[in-house]
Amino acid sequence: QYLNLLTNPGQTFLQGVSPSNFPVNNRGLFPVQRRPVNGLGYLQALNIEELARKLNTSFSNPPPPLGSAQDPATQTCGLVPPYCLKSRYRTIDGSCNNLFKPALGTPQTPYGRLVEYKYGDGVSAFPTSVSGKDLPNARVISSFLFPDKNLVDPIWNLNAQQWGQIITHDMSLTAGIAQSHKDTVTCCDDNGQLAPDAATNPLCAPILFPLNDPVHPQGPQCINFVRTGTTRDRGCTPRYAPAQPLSTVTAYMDASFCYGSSEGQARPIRAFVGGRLKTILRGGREWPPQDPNVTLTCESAQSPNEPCYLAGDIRVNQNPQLTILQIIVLREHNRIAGILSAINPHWDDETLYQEARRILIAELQHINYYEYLPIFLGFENMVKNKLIYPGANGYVNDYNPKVDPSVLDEHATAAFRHFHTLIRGYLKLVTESRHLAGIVRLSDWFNRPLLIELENAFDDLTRGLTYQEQSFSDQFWDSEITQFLFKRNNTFGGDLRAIDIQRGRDHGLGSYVSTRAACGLPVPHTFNEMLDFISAENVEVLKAIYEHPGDVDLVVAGSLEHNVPGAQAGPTFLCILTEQFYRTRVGDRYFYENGDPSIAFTPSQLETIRKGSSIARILCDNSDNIRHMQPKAFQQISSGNMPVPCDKLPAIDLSLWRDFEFH
Ligand code: HEM
Ligand SMILES: [Ca+2]
Repeated sequence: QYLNLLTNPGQTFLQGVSPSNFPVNNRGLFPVQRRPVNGLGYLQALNIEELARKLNTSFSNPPPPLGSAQDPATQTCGLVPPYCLKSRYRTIDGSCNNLFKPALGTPQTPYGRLVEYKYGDGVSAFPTSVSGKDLPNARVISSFLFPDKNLVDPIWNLNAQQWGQIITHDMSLTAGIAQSHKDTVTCCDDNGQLAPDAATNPLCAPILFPLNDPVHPQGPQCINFVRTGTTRDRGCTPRYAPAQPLSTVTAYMDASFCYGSSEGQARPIRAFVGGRLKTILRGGREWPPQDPNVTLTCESAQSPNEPCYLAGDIRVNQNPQLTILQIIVLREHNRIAGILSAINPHWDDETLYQEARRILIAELQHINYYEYLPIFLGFENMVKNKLIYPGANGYVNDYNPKVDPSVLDEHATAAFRHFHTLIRGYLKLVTESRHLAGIVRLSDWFNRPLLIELENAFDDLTRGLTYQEQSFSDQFWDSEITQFLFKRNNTFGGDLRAIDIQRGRDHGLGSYVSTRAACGLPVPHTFNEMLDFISAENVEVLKAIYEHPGDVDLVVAGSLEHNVPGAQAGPTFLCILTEQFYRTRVGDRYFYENGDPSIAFTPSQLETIRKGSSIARILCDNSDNIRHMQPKAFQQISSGNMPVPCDKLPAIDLSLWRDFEFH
């Protein structure tokens, strides 16, 4: 059952389909495999020098010897062993999901691309204006175009916002960036002062506050900003090729935020009994294990004994609502493992772990595609573009190994970050009778999960998620994240919008104009031609800030577009999001609806996953003591969506996993 892809690349194994006669992607939004230079991501080479010779090039830095101490799984240039075991279960790092290109979607490989890299020097420098001058300051753009105005969504609740972050953390994480606790590189210190080597350290691109900053006129000089690790830093890019930013988690929707993206992350959080993930019991409730390095991971903790969790994703402690959802998912795994173990007492720990993991991933994929994504991408848009098959009976066999499941940089660094706009700065705590029990300020609780273990806070915050409105999807951003991000004990903090803009430049994202072109949308040649999607008022500001229409950042203008009716983003971001979630589904051999007999659920198991998976039920089953929940738990409570007793909500029938062959 071993497949040697290196010596026998044309070997067929997917029911008579060979690489040359794969069905072509006929969806039409984009031809598949559009990403340009793809690093070494999926070249199955054993030897990097031999590869260099083949490519007739040299490498900017000598690569670390494969298998050496400097070459833990983190520095493999996307090279993976050439053998793939065709397993019923996903690997932890996503390798061998694609049997032809086993490294696709694995950690430490580049983000995908729709548009060519745009670097100032063609290789890695920050992009400049068409005129050669610097682009406008990211903080200035944030202040002018993304102010705070608390307009709330009339339908969707904060749980919809928060679940988006869970999906994000499943799909990508910029290499070398902490994204929650303090970065290891200081380009701008805790007091907002530039580090002495900020100008010379190639990893530094601090965001400067202008002298007349509206909020901090005499305050800090800068916000720390460390550049993302790239193929170039790792010696994996030919000398004159553009640096490709790397992502460090599996791109697949495989709950890697819960299980980890490498064996090194997965093992310490497994219990190795009963298929369970490790938990600590406190106050009769299950919590994730303690992170051994509290002072680094939870820098806001006041003592090393405060809760600070270890999970599959390093961002787990970043904000209380995120941590709650991580814990809900972790408990769901253990709940499933417990039931499987009761009905199949002969299954060993490994089988229980893998089977529970497989069911949990299916459940999350179902919730993501049928409950969450239609809110943001639009139900009809998703049906039209074959992202979902509502009412499908039986398998949906649209897996296509030619579709690249990598997360597009345009998605992770621009389009999906637009949903930072949904964040609310104050979080409600709500009782079982849906009365307000309290309110907490977000910036007081970054990286400090202590809050959720206090009294009833876990349940009260969870009800708050489903009770409170999310912010409207627009250009207004909450000042908790534009003035006080990770403020710690300071009076000021970072600006997430400015960071998003800076990150887009750091990654050399194509411009707004080029991305519209790639999406097949009308290409604006002047500022006024942007009026088709952006209001006159905003176009005036763009004109005032940018020198040239071709300079306009995708991150910025994409977020200014009017929402497409039925969706929560404008046409350019919607194009990117649609393309991404098409790839994430069709490029995943293990997608839960796939009928490939070596991995498929039985028809009745698939049916119960479809009928019994819901965000409402998961919250009910894994909170401490929540007894009622509205059936549509991404929607606010309304006359058509009143809370019902938890046991009235549909559930997955796990008895269908009883192993009859053995009995
Ligand atoms: C309170 C909630 C949130 C906070 C504090 C937060 C904060 C952050 C921070 C600090 C980063 C890294 C910035 C950088 O250095 O480049 C980030 C990245 C990102 N965020 Fe959020 N975020 C939140 C919620 C969300 C939500 C709701 C979504 C989407 C629905 C989202 C989508 C993303 C994406 C796609 C990235 C890039 C991931 C990557 O590839 O590394 N975030 N966020
Ligand atoms: Ca993943």
